[in-house]
Amino acid sequence: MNSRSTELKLIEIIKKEVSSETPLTSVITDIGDDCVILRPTKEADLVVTKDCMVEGVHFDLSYTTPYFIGRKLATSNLSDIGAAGGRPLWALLGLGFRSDFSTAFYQSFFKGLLSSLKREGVGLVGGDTVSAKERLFFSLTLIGEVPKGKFLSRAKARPGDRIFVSGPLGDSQGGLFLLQNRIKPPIPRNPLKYLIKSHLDPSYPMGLGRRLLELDLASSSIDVSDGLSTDLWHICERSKVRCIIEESAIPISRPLRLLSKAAHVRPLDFAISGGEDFEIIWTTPPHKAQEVKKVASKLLKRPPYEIGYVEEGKGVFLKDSRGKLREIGRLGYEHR
Ligand SMILES: Nc1ncnc2c1ncn2[C@@H]1O[C@H](COP(=O)(O)OP(=O)(O)OP(=O)(O)O)[C@@H](O)[C@H]1O
Ligand SMILES: Cc1ncc(C[n+]2csc(CCOP(=O)(O)O)c2C)c(N)n1
Ligand SMILES: [Mg+2]
Repeated sequence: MNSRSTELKLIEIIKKEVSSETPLTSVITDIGDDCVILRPTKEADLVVTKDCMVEGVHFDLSYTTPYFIGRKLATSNLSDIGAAGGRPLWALLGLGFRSDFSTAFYQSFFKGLLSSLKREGVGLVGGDTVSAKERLFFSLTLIGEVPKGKFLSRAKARPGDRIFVSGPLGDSQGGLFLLQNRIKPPIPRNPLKYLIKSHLDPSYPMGLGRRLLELDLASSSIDVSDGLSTDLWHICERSKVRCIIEESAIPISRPLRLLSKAAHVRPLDFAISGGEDFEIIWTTPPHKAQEVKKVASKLLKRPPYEIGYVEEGKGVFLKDSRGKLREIGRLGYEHR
């Protein structure tokens, strides 16, 4: 199995892996034709997203594995569908492979990808496989459904709404900091492992966006892929509002606090500008705030964090303990 990779060898692997993993509901043809025929349900709209991952930009093979790359590719897409309130159904993979890597490498990638897709009942129904020469390139398209005429958008936050986030922020960036700087700060093993896992194999609040949509509890939502400041900025721009975040309410995990202290980096910097947390940020009208806390707590098995509120105006602002406002702008990740 340790041979160089070619298109046909990889497609054979895909067919084999997929036939053992893919649930075939509403898939009329299987892998092997020019196209796949899919049958959406009648009372639904389709919700579609795509995320790419490039070697050296989204991952570095000196510290991650093909299995985790596959899982994270699925997670970043499942997180987008979740933030829209969708139920994911089908995936299409664009695979730009390196032929100098063995077929075992790709086998492991598919195991990872399919393990995450399977958890949500998503079938890998097609794609395209090409040589990418020097750098691996992956592109996953995910298709799902939302109830007809309903979805969670970035554009409907209103003044007065409360802002919530589903989990702690900055852990992924903390893990990346450890991996890239190859440092072993004097903090216990478990917090270190937690931060590294948050980067290599992040979790996401599965089913939360869908629940908020079904119960009509969110006015807007977005997943945290670029970092709190940039992702909230998207809500502000599209909703034409401003967001005020209480600095002390931003959730920061204990492992991240330990790392921040040891590495002399402010934890807030990781949380505001670090990305790839895959938590959901959402807004809820004030009269539904109690209910949304109850519903989210039940689903997440811990309470969500209320971090601020929406006002008329423009921009993202941090409010310190004395009530002073500071505009933070887009400090998150931007490809350049
Ligand atoms: N190459 C492209 N062609 C067409 N539309 C694009 C392209 N790149 C981005 N878009 C669209 O621009 C919008 C913003 O994209 P963005 O990548 O910020 O969203 P996202 O998928 O949530 O981000 P992330 O990649 O961080 O998860 C989306 O509607 C997306 O579909
Ligand atoms: C080697 C390496 N360097 C930097 C990063 C950090 N990083 C890359 S893309 C991104 C934002 C989301 O991307 P996108 O908008 O493409 O979904 C972040 C925070 C990483 N993961 N690996
Ligand atoms: Mg997104």
